[in-house]
Amino acid sequence: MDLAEELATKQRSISVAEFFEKNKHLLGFDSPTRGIITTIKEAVDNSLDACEEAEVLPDIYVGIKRTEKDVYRIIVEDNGPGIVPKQVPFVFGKLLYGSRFHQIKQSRGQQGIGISAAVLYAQLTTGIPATVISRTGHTSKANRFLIMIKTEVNEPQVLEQEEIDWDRMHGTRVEIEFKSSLAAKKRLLDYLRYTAVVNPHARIRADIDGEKFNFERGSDETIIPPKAIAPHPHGIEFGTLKRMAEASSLKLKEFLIEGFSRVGDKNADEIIGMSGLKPDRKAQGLKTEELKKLLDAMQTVQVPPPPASQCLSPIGEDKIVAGIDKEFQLDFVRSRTRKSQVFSGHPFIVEAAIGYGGKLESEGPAQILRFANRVPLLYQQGACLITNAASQVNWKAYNLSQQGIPIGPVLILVHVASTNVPFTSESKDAVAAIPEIEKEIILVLQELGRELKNYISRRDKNKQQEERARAVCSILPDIAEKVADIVGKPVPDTTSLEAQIMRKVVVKKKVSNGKVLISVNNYTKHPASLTIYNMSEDSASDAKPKPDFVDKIGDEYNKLWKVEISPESSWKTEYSGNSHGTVSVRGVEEKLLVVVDII
Ligand SMILES: Nc1ncnc2c1ncn2[C@@H]1O[C@H](COP(=O)(O)OP(=O)(O)OP(=O)(O)O)[C@@H](O)[C@H]1O
Repeated sequence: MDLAEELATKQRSISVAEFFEKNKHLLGFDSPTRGIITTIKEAVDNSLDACEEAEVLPDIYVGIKRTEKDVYRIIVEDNGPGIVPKQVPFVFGKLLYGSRFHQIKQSRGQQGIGISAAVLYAQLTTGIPATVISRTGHTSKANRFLIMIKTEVNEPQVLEQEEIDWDRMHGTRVEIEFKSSLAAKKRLLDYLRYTAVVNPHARIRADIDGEKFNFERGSDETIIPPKAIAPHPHGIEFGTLKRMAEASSLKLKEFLIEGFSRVGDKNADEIIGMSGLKPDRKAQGLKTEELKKLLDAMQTVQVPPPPASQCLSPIGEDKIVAGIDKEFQLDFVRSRTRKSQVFSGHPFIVEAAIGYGGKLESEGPAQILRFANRVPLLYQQGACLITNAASQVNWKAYNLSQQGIPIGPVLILVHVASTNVPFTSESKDAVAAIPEIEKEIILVLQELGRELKNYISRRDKNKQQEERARAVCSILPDIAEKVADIVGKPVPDTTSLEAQIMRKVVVKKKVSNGKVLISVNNYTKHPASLTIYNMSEDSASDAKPKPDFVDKIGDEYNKLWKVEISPESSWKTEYSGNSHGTVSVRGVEEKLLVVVDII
């Protein structure tokens, strides 16, 4: 037989499920250990996306249970809007089925592969179907499904479906069982922790083979869900334009205005004029050559950038700082959200934070936290644009040593938010090298680097001053004693002088002529807040200042005064009674508590 004919007998189409069954590494299932993280990541991403769309504060449960020697059951449950029963088999049992692929807006999920790939991986390694429970909030019961994927045709197979009672009013629970190990537990915890940092509105509880972890909310504000926008004329490609034109019944001008973002009356006329096409032509039926001319004109005519504020949802400077403060306790944190920019017609925003000190390792390389559309990126750090851009910054200019990335107790967080995050592969591990994004990352890190430099030099200066002051103070009492001896006078009290040198606040209480005199000297460079409490209602043992004490008694009844004392100034008062009338001076003196805070 002729070879071509022989080959022809073997040629057949491959279903996408078969393809990914063989190429599971492309979807982040390259090893059993990684499989567990990928599955949780995909399911949690879906939960967060769904809650965001429904504008509810996410309450997510993640469970991992070992069921056999090397088999683990992974459970992810959310309080999102749920999935209508008709759709459940497709969401979990068909690859490339999802709601986000055709929408131009920031979302964690894009391709409609994520969770079905996990179902595929489970049936490949254990043959166990996925269990899905979902309730939409309109129904009194939830639906429970057992689902598998018919790989040869990439279609769902429902093994069981029943109505059940479920204590969640709405939401989705998925259980997937596959061969794995908990070798990557640390990375998994990192994933959950970093997810909590950039989603401070989410509450995540986890039970990892019996060990419980809680990531509480840092904010009770729901995120305003990003809205989908039409494609931008500068970001459109020939194939998409052709498909859109063929599906349209509009005339060219309306087609441009309605089909694309930021195209108005004026620039639609300009595009049509430049393309040389007649304005009364319909979009449908344009020939290939005509479409090419139209595309050229669309990409040449000036059109304002896409409306990023609608379709993107950056985390925001305050929330990033709050998220970092919640999960890492550092000495310094600053964050910046840049203005939106565009690459190939896709809007994007870069935001970043820099943290310093605290419990960060002081010797090793900086810790880099990479995020894309609020999802932590855990693998392929070296191949990611974020790492690369961070290495291009001249950190030495900000007093940090560097080997590519900075060395020392530094934390760098970078978040890229876009309607189309350019990942290097379907497993969404690393951001691809797009010059426009690279430039924004470098700029934001330089800006934060300058702030860190200011902080470090201020801190070093303060430390130096303090050391000098301490040295002077240590010899002051000796000098006072010697001078007193020489001039034959009593040894003076040097405490005020020491306080002045050490830049402290000095409070003095004195009883004289039936009155309590309180004087305060603020030698610091910051305002000091002084609160005086009347302790006469409390027992004597309670009247000792303890760290938690001030809050406990800080009601209006006990509070006598609160004053602010400006930097490097003093304040005096005298006191002779309380709100009940006159009390014995000695008694009052013992029961006046003076608390000073440097603001
Ligand atoms: N927990 C959930 N609650 C509500 N809808 C969900 C949930 N999980 C998945 N979905 C729906 O199922 C679709 C498919 O999910 P899937 O994880 O396969 O892909 P995706 O998240 O859209 O994209 P990607 O492949 O990039 O992760 C989603 O687009 C969403 O509409």
